[in-house]
Amino acid sequence: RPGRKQLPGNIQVGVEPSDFWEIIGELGDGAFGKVEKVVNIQHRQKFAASKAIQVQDGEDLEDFLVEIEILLSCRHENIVSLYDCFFKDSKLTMMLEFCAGGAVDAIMIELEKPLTEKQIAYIAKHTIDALKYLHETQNVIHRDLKAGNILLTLDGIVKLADFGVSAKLRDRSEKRDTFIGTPYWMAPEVITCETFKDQPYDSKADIWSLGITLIEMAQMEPPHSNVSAMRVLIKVQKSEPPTLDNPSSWSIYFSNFLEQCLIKNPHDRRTARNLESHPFIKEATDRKPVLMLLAEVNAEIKEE
Ligand SMILES: COc1ccc(Nc2ncnc(-c3cccnc3Nc3cc(NC(=O)c4cccc(C(F)(F)F)c4)ccc3C)n2)cc1
Repeated sequence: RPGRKQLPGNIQVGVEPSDFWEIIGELGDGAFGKVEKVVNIQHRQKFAASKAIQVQDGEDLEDFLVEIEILLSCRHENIVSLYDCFFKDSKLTMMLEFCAGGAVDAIMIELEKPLTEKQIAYIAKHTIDALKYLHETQNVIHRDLKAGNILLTLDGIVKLADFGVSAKLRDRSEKRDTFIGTPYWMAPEVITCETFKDQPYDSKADIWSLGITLIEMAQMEPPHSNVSAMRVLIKVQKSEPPTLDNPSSWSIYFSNFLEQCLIKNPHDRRTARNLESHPFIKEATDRKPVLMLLAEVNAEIKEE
């Protein structure tokens, strides 16, 4: 077939995943299809999250190859890593490192409370590291940053993921015009149709979503969550940048950091590299607050 994409070398074609990985549970059955928890048969302390996709025809494969290319090229402590990839009987299976703490939004739902400022600052610091790496070395825009795409390992390591698979390589401009991402976290320029064409948005869109994600971790919901998804597109456009509901409950550093992320004009908005020297981030080195959070949520799960 013309332009038939060559599979990346790391995909094991014609190999049966169950020869190497054993299913030990289910992680989710949502938009992304079925995802299972698997253990490596040779190394039984190695766990993975396994996503199998039935590939109908060529172009679907093409889309999934973008995800595989991004994951295979990313080598960073704060980005989920791809262990294995199989393609057999037109089924594509991806084995991703398993992050036992789960996603940050699920943790807040489980504990029925938002995160503390120290927990938010620590997660922000490592998310910025991941974004800087994606933007500067991988030329990738995440485009769907939110607490639901930030995972934690049991030893409190932050892992950036993308369950909606909206992350795209920056120079795939023909792809960029597709309307994607979750509206509540979407940067104003991404929503504005007029700039959509002539000034396609760039990695600054992730910085806006980072600001929205920090508010989400502080208040359990992103701003405008009481408004329907369609109406929020207009609301984000028309409104002043969002702020914390009760600024007096938080430090000036936190509010100021949010102001730097939530600047409506992307050209005036900071970059990930620029933000990592902000005092709110620089001082967030302590992993203990997040280890406490994981202990709380594990205690909760044991109780059930
Ligand atoms: C319900 O409780 C839990 C507890 C633990 C976990 N842990 C966990 N750990 C690792 N992955 C997952 C996961 C859950 C549901 C769906 N997919 C998951 N991981 C996954 C992610 C991906 N892709 C990405 O994360 C991805 C895709 C494109 C770009 C990027 C990024 F830009 F971040 F590099 C990341 C591919 C395949 C899989 C199986 N879940 C999940 C739910």
